[in-house]
Amino acid sequence: MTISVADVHTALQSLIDPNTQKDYVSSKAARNIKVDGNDVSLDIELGYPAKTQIDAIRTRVIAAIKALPGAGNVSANVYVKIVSHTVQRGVKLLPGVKNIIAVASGKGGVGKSTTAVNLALALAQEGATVGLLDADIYGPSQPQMLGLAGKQPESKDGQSLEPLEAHGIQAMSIGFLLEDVETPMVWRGPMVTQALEQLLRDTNWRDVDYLVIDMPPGTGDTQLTLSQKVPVTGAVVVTTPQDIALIDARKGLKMFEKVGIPILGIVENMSIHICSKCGHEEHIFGHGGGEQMCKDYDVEFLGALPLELAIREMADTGKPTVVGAPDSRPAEIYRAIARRVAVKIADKAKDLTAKFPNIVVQNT
Ligand SMILES: Nc1ncnc2c1ncn2[C@@H]1O[C@H](COP(=O)(O)OP(=O)(O)OP(=O)(O)O)[C@@H](O)[C@H]1O
Repeated sequence: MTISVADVHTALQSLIDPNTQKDYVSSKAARNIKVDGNDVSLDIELGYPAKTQIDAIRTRVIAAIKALPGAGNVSANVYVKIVSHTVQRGVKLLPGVKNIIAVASGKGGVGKSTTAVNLALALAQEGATVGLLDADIYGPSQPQMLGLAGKQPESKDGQSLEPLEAHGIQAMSIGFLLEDVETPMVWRGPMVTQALEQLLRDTNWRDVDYLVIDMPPGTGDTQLTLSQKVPVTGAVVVTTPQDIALIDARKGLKMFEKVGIPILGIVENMSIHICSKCGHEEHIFGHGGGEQMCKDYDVEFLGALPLELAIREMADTGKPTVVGAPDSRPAEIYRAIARRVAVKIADKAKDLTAKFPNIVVQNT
């Protein structure tokens, strides 16, 4: 029995990608299928970074095709290609940056910066080129979380800035440019947005697949103006389960909706407390609020992080959980969130092109 391309399609249609939840034919990931006698070769193009999963995906694809009666040698080249996606209308794109993810929160102190840095590091761990812009002008904490406190960015031409690097990601923060991060900044709104836009655009981002922006907390004028001026692909809203945080997170959702930025999903931080001594789990701040909000607003619940002493300790010492304890459960949760975010971004382009009307020119 000889094998046909249609047989290969059938085999691939029965395989669901663990991240997109789609099969490799309908998602158009399978390409270049070549059948030579009973030998098969093909490419699988993933639109999201998946370094830790490529081997497993390749093994499953090969096994599915090898199961076809009479199959000979099978080779699958699984690779990642991250492309640029659309942003709000009329906003200028950023050279050297393919996609921007804004990490925001309705109120301060919910763990937005901790989530942003771990999300950035998790995307990098999955093989993406990542940048992190600390736009939290009222409390720039990324220099400390990345172990870069006291360092200053260089400028080669006296005009633009080279991002600093830590744990394999590029980073820029207003904190690098301030003499004393302890003193609160007394800036008016327009000054803040202007400074941040400049910091964003005057940094020489180098071929970044995802630029994660740690936004200033809240939903005031500054945040709104930033959301209108920065070319954002999608936003992640961080909340804790308390009612008061959830009310503010809803305001965050509405703000992004207003300026036409899609919500990639919600992260619930400090979801449960796990006692570091006995392992007992407790819902200190309430239970199920984040998930309920996602249902009400039809947005995705990206994941929940526990309130854990180690998460704070590692962030404080410049080695956030994803790099400080890569095998821990929270690191796994951050990576799963990162993959969900990347898959949602990859899906976005397809959604848009699918909506594009077919234009047929008729010669009469
Ligand atoms: N899941 C967690 N478990 C334990 N501590 C956490 C967790 N998430 C964040 N923290 C700690 O809580 C504090 C506030 O977190 P973070 O700075 O990320 O919040 P934020 O929302 O960015 O705050 P701000 O609005 O002030 O910028 C930090 O000390 C951080 O280490």
